[in-house]
Amino acid sequence: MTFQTEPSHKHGTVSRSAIVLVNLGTPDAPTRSAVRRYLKQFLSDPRVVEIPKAIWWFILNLIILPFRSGQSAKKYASIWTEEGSPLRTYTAGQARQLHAALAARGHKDLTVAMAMRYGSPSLPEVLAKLKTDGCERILLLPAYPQYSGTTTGSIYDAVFQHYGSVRNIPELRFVRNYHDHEGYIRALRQSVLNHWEQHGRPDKLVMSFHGVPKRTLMLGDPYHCECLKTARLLAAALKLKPEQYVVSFQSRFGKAEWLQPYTAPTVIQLARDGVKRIDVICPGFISDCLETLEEISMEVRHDFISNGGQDFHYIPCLNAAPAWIGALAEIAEQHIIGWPTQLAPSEREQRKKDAETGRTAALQLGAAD
Ligand SMILES: C=CC1=C(C)c2cc3[nH]c(cc4nc(cc5[nH]c(cc1n2)c(C)c5CCC(=O)O)C(CCC(=O)O)=C4C)c(C)c3C=C
Ligand SMILES: [Fe+2]
Ligand SMILES: [Fe+2]
Repeated sequence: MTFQTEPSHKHGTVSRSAIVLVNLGTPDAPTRSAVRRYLKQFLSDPRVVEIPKAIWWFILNLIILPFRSGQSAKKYASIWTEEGSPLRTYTAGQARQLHAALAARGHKDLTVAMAMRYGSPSLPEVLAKLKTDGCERILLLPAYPQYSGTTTGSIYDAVFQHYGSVRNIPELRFVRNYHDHEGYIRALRQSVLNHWEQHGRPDKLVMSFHGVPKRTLMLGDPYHCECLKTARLLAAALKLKPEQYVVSFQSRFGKAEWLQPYTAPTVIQLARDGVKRIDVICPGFISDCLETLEEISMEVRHDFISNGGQDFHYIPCLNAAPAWIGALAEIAEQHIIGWPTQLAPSEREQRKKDAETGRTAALQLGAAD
């Protein structure tokens, strides 16, 4: 094992603190080849698919990738915008707004970047850039309110792997979850109430979370439990009676049993039972993406209406909602306690000189400071 040679230390260099908002990732384009590249990296992660490596290699390369890449590319094409993938656009916006919100709270010299676990900008490239910019304290903030080994755990893996060859490792902190954070629940409540103020109330609110294999729950993954707690807290904040809402799990992949009840059959049953209007919210996603804009707002909407439902409303993710950006800032602030986030005037002067002489490049990734 060899460890990288560090750049020579410059006395008087100002050390910085940084936050990295990390989301799942998304293809670079809605094309078969870009989707294939993305799916290959994503689905080769042993945290995501827990099947013995050799067996999975054959299934993935000979069955899944050849068939799914084209199908998924069509779905991505249906939600793609001029700026690109909604997931990446919303995550970049959140990083910029988080930076501004923290600056307004007095953390004027904090770097905020975004990174993707799969695809770009990749975690290793973002972490390497932060080193170049003199960041000696880094908070990793996953875009997942509920912890799962398949998502949050995998971000931890990628971070540990990156620093496995680094000699001078920065101070690292991780946000593990915020499924029951007051600010997150408050932002969800606000988003639902705003929708209801404009469009009236539904007969039933469906809270749909991304699923995981049921086996992971049996093996001790806390994700299911954290989803149910989020749902319970949101229902309480909205003063909903048990018969006014239902919790379900979407995006099942493969033949194995996943967390139940599944969203599509639940919605179909509601329509067949005579429920006229449902509103669907996806509290586990903080930004709209393929799973919400296509699977819920197109496919599940079609399932409900074609089975006798009359009115289907999709309540968008928190995205750039001011209450959510405020909550994100609160969550971040609670984890950077004790870190210097505001430079002394002399240090700021030094940094300005460094930038002028090109010694430290301005951060280009996701959000600049
Ligand atoms: C194969 C197993 C999968 C597990 C386990 C899984 C867990 C999981 N995923 C998210 C969040 C997102 N997933 C997204 C897309 C997506 N997910 C899977 C598979 C698993 N996810 C696939 C194959 C895909 C790609 C699309 C497709 O081909 O169907 C996305 C959207 C990405 C985007 O580009 O918009 C998100 C977000 C969570 C939170 C989670 C476990 C808790
Ligand atoms: Fe997924
Ligand atoms: Fe899906």
